[in-house]
Amino acid sequence: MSEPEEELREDAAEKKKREKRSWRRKKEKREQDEEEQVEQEEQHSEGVVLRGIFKLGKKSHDVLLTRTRLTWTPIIPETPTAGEACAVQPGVLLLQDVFAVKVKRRRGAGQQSGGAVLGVALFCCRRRGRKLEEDTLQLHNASAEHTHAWYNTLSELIAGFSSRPRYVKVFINPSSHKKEAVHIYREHVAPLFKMADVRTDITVTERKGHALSVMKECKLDEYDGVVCVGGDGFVAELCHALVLRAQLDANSPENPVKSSLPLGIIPAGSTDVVSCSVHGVRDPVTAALHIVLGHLQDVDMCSFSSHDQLLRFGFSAMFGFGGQSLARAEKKRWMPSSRRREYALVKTLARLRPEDCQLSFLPAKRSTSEQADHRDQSPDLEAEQTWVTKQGLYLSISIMSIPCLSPHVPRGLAPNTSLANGSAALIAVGNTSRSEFIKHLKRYNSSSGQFSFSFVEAHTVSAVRIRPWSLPAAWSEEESEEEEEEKGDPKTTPIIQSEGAAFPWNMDGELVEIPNEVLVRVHQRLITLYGEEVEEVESNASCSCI
Ligand SMILES: Nc1ncnc2c1ncn2[C@@H]1O[C@H](COP(=O)(O)OP(=O)(O)OP(=O)(O)O)[C@@H](O)[C@H]1O
Repeated sequence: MSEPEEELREDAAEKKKREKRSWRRKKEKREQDEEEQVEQEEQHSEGVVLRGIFKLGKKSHDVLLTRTRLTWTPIIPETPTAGEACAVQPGVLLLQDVFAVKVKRRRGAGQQSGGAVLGVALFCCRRRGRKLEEDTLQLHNASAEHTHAWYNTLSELIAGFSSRPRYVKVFINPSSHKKEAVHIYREHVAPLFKMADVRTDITVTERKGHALSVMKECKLDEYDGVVCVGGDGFVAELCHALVLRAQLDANSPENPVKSSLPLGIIPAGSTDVVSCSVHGVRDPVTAALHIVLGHLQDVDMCSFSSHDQLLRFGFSAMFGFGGQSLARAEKKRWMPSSRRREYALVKTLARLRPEDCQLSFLPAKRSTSEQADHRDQSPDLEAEQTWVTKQGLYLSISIMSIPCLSPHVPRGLAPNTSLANGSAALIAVGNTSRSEFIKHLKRYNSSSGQFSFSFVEAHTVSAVRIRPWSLPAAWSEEESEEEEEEKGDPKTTPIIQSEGAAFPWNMDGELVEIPNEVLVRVHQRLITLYGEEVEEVESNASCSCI
């Protein structure tokens, strides 16, 4: 190779290196610019929107407002002798926990409007365990201009939380449990809704099915959510109504359709398992605060059908012991509810009787992450799974798409399922002695071990079919005999005739009598409830009757 050729080649190699270095530098610069841009955006979103001096209690504080939080630090020293100001800690309040802002004024007795400005009050929620409690942060500053600037900015930021409802349809069941639903609403919920500027359209129901008929006809698009005040039966009626209405609106007779409106549940029943499962505590204030703060939780539901006829949508169904016990309780409606339930439980245990049936189920195979990609059960995926069929005597069969937490069963009747995993817990209790069955029931009160019996099966399923073999008439006849035996004083004991030949089912606390097979299908995230996923209910209540 000649010298000039070699030089040329070296030049080309050098040029290539230079180009590579320059390309690398440019790449690094570009990456640095991108990082700076992200940082700037982050700073902007967390940037200080307002800064000012307010008194919190008796001490002056430097208060900063960003788009997401309010922080305050004591100003030290406020006076040369204010050494103790150091003891005052800086504080923080997330705007996601604030549901109302008001201008505070000095007003004389009976004065309705006007008055000297005192500052801003922020109404917020504080967590105490599972409970949400109302709290207020007072920021004192006598300048009207300063206060209004803060009030306007805070109101604007809070209005930015899009999941918070502005107008809700409220249903109250005045006959729930101790007939306290109207009082609970007025006392604990209405003041919070008023404070948070949530407008309401209230229906106090007059009969069973009233809420369903209103829901079928009312103009739903006016509302941001629906609220029900009552027990589990009423909750189930409204969940069923919301899904049915969505299905009718979408003209989809075959497939269930997710309701676009979330449901808020104010517990006013005797057990309130749905409320406990999304709030972790049975407390109307916690429930109302979840609503005003717009905490949304998707929840799985089941469809219950018999011979292709939809019976209802709901969360849980119990066949055998659970159904028989509820049927006995319903016949003693005149008794106070807790006595009625204890009576029915003890009586059903005394007359413990298995059902002869065919139990088929479709195991839920997919993992939770896979399920999140497939919101509903498609027929193709289902075809890949195979039905498992068993035949035998069962004391109790329960299917639950939510954990069914309650103060009596803090970890739930179905601790092996969660709110939105697209599957249900199937718990089948085979025939055994009364004492073994009672041992199994008692384990629900403690934290675990209820499934570690040879006669108990627990499966995670996406569908269940139950076909009773014995004639339903057997159940009715036995009940008639029982009624005869129990007829004491005819003045105080109503005579209730056994009706039709059907098996009693407990569907979300409601008695449903079905003469033949029942098919249960799980539908992932079919409804949105105001609340959150919880693992355990705060409670020390225990069931005393067994
Ligand atoms: N005004 C009414 N009178 C009678 N029943 C009603 C009325 N309004 C609603 N209902 C029906 O009462 C049934 C039971 O309601 P709910 O679950 O609120 O009370 P509960 O059975 O006492 O509570 P729990 O199941 O927790 O003991 C529901 O099916 C509901 O449709």
